[in-house]
Amino acid sequence: MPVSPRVSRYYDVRRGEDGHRFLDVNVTGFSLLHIPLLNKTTAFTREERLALGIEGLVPPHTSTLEEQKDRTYLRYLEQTTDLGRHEYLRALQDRNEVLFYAILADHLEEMLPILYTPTVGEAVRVFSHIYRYPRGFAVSTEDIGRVEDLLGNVPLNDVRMIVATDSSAILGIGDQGFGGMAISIGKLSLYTAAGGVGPDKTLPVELDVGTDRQDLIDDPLYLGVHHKRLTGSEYDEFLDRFVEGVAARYPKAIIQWEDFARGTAFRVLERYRKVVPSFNDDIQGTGAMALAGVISASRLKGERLTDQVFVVVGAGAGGLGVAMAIRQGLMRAGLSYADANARIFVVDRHGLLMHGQPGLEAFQLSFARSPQDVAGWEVAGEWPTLHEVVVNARATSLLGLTGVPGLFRQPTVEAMLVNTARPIVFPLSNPTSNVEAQPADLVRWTHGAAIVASGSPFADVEYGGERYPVGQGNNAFIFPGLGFGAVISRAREITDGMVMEAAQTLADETAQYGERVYPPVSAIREISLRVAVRVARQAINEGVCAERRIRNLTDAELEAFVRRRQWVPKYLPLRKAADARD
Ligand SMILES: NC(=O)c1ccc[n+]([C@@H]2O[C@H](COP(=O)([O-])OP(=O)(O)OC[C@H]3O[C@@H](n4cnc5c(N)ncnc54)[C@H](O)[C@@H]3O)[C@@H](O)[C@H]2O)c1
Ligand SMILES: O=C(O)C[C@H](O)C(=O)O
Ligand SMILES: [Mn+2]
Repeated sequence: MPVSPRVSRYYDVRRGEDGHRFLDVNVTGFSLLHIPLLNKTTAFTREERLALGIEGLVPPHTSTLEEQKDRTYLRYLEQTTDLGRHEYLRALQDRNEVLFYAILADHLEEMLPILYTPTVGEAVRVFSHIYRYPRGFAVSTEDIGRVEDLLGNVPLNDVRMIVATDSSAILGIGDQGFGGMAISIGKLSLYTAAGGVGPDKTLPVELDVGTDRQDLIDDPLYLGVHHKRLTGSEYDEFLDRFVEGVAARYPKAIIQWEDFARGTAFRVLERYRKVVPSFNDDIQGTGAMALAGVISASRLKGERLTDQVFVVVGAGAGGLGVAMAIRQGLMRAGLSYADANARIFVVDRHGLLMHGQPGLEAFQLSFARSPQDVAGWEVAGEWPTLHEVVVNARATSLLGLTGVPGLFRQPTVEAMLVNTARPIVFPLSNPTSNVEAQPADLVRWTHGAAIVASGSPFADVEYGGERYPVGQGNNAFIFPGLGFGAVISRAREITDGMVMEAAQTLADETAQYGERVYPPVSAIREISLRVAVRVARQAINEGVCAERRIRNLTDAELEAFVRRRQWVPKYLPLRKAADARD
């Protein structure tokens, strides 16, 4: 008799005669206890223990999920460092995924900075030294030729969401070699906790093309391949093989490209975005997040988006993603391409991006200025500096995506007060140590006038007896909903329209939070749901929705459909499958 295709090599989800779901498992005994998606540790019922051959292997008392959460959270609180807390939670995730996500749901605001930015940056750095459990998929230069065989070893059969990095520009901390796997894992934890994608539908990927960090190559404990990065056509071929392999094994999967250096980020995005549904989080997720923030900030100022003049610092993946999204946002608000462009000034390490500048890249060209654009500016050197741009362009909005700590200086921020009563200042670089300015300084320098958001979490600022909110401007408000909406609609492509809709949704949802430019992190699951619903609707409207069941739904029906598909951390009964091997 043919065996049903399992969602995992080890189990399938089925409905019983009573209509309730259960997991039909074909692995029993000690092995079962080592599969985090199946392991309930102390919560197996007596019937499960007997049927699955684990009596005597687990303690006598059957705990409830509530008891397990209490026990585990108390131990969590005893950890003394953020990295220790990160390791503790990750170990839990690798032991019992339902319990991990149940605790995370209860303490989302507290644990996000531990599992995700900023602590994930530390975990990336020391990844080879804290490695424990084989989570995710790693393919290297040694085995890319057999990527399809290797993907065949992944025990999941229905992966829908992949986060893949080549680790060339992790957050603002640069090339991290194999350690970047921790970012893929962290982002996908958010896909489940915030977006609602089932953990068995997610696959973190490390594309190990080597590293240019000699200290890593020289470290005998380093777990990646010990050679320099692939470049040029060899690099492209590596990625081609990977994308082909994914398309063959997981034809319904969406790929999120993460933390690719600016030299490859744009190329990889464009090369594959019409081949497999895919997007670049640092370019598009960040762009949508920043656009939402400046829309909200303009609203708080009682002005329009089109009233602002933007200076974006850092012309890499994040910075240009932000500049492009703001340009699209201005055009949606009625400006022509030329008028939108004229309101956006992009500054990189040489100063204002200008034609003829050394190292100007193709993807930066549309933002480069000509000498006549800056005629009449008071400039000391060859290229206008950040300070000179802010003054001469009369900037009202300053966004940092450089990874350079302390880049926004007091005189420059103060100069914005000449241009506007309420400067918008977003130092968006991560992790915390790489932020372009301390939010407290921005509030102080502007006597409370600045509207501030940072990429990493900062406490609200107390100043002159008042409390000033600091938004967390992180693409975490976009990607879980954007990806989930694409999964739900089985989008054939992630269009610019879908990304813009994600931005508009975040801006619309933020309006309920008064003086805030981003919602509180505690609202991230609700926000992601709204983003997913509107992204799915946009996919339908643009004709890229392959999921027939949602094409004719009303808005309310679509929302209910998405809600029903959100994975929630609770134990399902395990039953031994008819074809299980003892
Ligand atoms: N908040 C968010 O959601 C978010 C999203 C994406 C990226 N980021 C942050 O943005 C930063 C950059 O990331 P990326 O992926 O764009 O990296 P990237 O390497 O692609 O780009 C960084 C750019 O900054 C420029 N730069 C360096 N020093 C500079 C200086 N002194 N003045 C002006 N420009 C300078 C570089 O030349 C480069 O073009 C990182 O810290 C990252 O964490 C934040
Ligand atoms: O990872 C984050 O916190 C956001 C962003 O993708 C980044 O690279 O900084
Ligand atoms: Mn990133």
